[in-house]
Amino acid sequence: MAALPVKGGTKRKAGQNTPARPSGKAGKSTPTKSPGRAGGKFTPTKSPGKAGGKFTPSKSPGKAGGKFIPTNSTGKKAPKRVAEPVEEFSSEEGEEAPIARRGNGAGNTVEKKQGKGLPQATKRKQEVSLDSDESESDDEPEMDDYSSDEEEEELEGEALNNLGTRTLLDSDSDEDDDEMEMDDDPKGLEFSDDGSDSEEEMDVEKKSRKIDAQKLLDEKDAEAEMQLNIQGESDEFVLPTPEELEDESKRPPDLPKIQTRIKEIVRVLGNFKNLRAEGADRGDYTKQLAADLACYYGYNDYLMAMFMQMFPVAEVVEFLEANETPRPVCLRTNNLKARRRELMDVLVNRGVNLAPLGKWSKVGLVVYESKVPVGATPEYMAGHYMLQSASSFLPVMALAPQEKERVIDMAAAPGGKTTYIAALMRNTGVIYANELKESRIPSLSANIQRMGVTNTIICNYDGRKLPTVLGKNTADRVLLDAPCSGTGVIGKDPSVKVTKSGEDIVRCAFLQKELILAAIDMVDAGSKTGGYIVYSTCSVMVAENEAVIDYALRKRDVKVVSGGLDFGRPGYTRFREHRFHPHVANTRRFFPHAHNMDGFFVAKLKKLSNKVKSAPKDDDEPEDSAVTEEKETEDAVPLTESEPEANLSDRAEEEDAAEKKVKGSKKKKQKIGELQNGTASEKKITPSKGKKVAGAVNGTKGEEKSTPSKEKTAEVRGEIEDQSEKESDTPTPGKKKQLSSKKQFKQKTRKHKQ
Ligand SMILES: C[S@@+](CC[C@H](N)C(=O)[O-])C[C@H]1O[C@@H](n2cnc3c(N)ncnc32)[C@H](O)[C@@H]1O
Repeated sequence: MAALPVKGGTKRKAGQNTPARPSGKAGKSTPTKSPGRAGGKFTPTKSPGKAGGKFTPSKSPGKAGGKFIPTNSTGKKAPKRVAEPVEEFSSEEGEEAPIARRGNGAGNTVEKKQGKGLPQATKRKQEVSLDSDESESDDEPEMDDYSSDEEEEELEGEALNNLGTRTLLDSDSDEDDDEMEMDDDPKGLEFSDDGSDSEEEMDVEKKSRKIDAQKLLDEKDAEAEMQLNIQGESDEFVLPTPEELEDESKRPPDLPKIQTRIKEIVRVLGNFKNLRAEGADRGDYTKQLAADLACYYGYNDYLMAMFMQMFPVAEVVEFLEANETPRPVCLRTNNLKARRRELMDVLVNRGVNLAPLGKWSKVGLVVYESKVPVGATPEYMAGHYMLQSASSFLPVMALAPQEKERVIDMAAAPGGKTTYIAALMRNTGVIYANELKESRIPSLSANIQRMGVTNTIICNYDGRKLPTVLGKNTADRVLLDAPCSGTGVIGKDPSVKVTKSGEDIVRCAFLQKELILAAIDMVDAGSKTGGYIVYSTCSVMVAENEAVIDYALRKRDVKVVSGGLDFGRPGYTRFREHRFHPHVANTRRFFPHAHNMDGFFVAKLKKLSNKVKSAPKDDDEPEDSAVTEEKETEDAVPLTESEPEANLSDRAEEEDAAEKKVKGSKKKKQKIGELQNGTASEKKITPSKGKKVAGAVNGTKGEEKSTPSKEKTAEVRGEIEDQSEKESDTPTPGKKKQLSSKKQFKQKTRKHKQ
């Protein structure tokens, strides 16, 4: 990249700006630590050119016209010992990010720093001063003490830096203030003993002069600041030359310098017409910005490039900043065993500082701090609540399962959503909670038991195969909380920043496309109460979300309907070269920086008919097993059919498990349909006998609802047995198919990479 010529004005070299808030480690490189944290977090505070000392990286679309609700919805003071809700959501699109409010000194289960991003931090600071007047009572929790000392210091440091040249003026005016105070002394205004009028007049005149002087100072002060701003706006930032970059690359990253450059580039891009250097194009700046952000926050180049394409530049910084902290700890009241109000009281008495999650949930609670581990209270053990991130509520709310329905949770472990579904169904009907990984079954089973769920059957299958196990067109609703790249939960698992490659995303998407077709195939379009599929991921990647839904729309007779979630952003209908079906806009996206919850995607589909569409297949799309099945045979598609080469985060293990399953098919046969919860013992069903279990399932469904699915379930039972036999008896054709399929996939991946 060529050095950019200077267009008049002061030449300021990259990195020469004083960082708005120099970190304690300024100048020191700490390449081993996550750069996002080393050298102080990046709070893109005051750009030298911005008035008021605040850095407002440009208006993010998500915030336009939104409202900021800093405290609880009623605007009232929170009840004693209970902090105010962490967030409120506006039903408007593009609302202002709700600000998390924390209790003081979070306990071990409660995150300490959330929403460190500048806008939040700044607003929190404002809240502190407002709230501190309110919370006077000693035994009330200090709800406003949500900034750690370090944060407070940082903010103060920031404020000091922002004052810049004003400091001198301020010190003058401070003195003046002192004098004024003396003058303001009421005693000074009292009549003196001699009570002369002229003295009194002099006093008034003196006071008036002081006021004038103060006014003058204020004006000067404002003028100076304005000049500073004008100068800042016209200052030209110069991108580093290739030589400078080369030089930089030989040394450990200079984080304060990179931080400054990020701010500068964001500033230039925010006012490109006026601030661009002559001859420089947007691409030069964005390229440097991507490199700097990747270095500063510690991401691989692929992810950073994706994020840069998803958000406007200023918003990328907000998103990355939000990823630096985990979201608030939340819990869901288990209405099968407890009521929220009572649970709150009990937990408050145990020293848990918590509050209702928001108007949108009747069962959620957010924990600010706790003196006890919230995952080990007697109430937790007794199944009165589930520890669950706020975003995890959403897919189940969208699914809206009804009593007595037949529901399938295709990827269920550890059961957060299964147990919520069961609660909404009041333990009626039947839920099939499926999980591929055998190692995750115990946690699923334990949660189901702890929560008192008695309508659930645990299965251990590859979800892609479930239609052949549970039957096609037999379920009222299916939840597919798909395995994904986890790019929405970087705050929880920062390793994602470097471990997820483009190839991983392609693999995830490939599997997700197979799974969603299986999910749709299991739903009965003719269901009287349902006919819905909910697809969700904790990924923010378009390839794993909108592209999967678009694929489903092309392959099956479904439409995207509203999930009834009145917040969140609409899914992308255009992304890079992609143009998705307009209905994809009905899907919902949730972001850490915008909604203070994990990055999440939720789509609700309504199955219109049980038809399979014969849409052409794209290169990076899996074979439609239903089509293959129809063409080739009536039998189930082998497990490995069209399977992408294993290598998702968990894929190696999953495949091992799948292989073990094939080998140990006898053992597996026994396990099929095994009831691993209260239902088994209550109904006196021998858990190890697949037939009996399936019979019981059939009975459950049949008793409550007489639909064709009754017979289908019986067929399914047969399929369960047949299938397990097929797996063990005929491995060779499957293997052959697997090999050719793997080969195909490798070719596709290569092509995609190119
Ligand atoms: C996002 S997690 C599910 C979380 C769960 N729904 C909850 O709320 O607790 C995805 C799960 O899918 C499982 N999984 C991965 N591949 C699968 C497949 N092919 N079929 C079914 N489950 C699979 C993973 O082991 C993981 O437990």
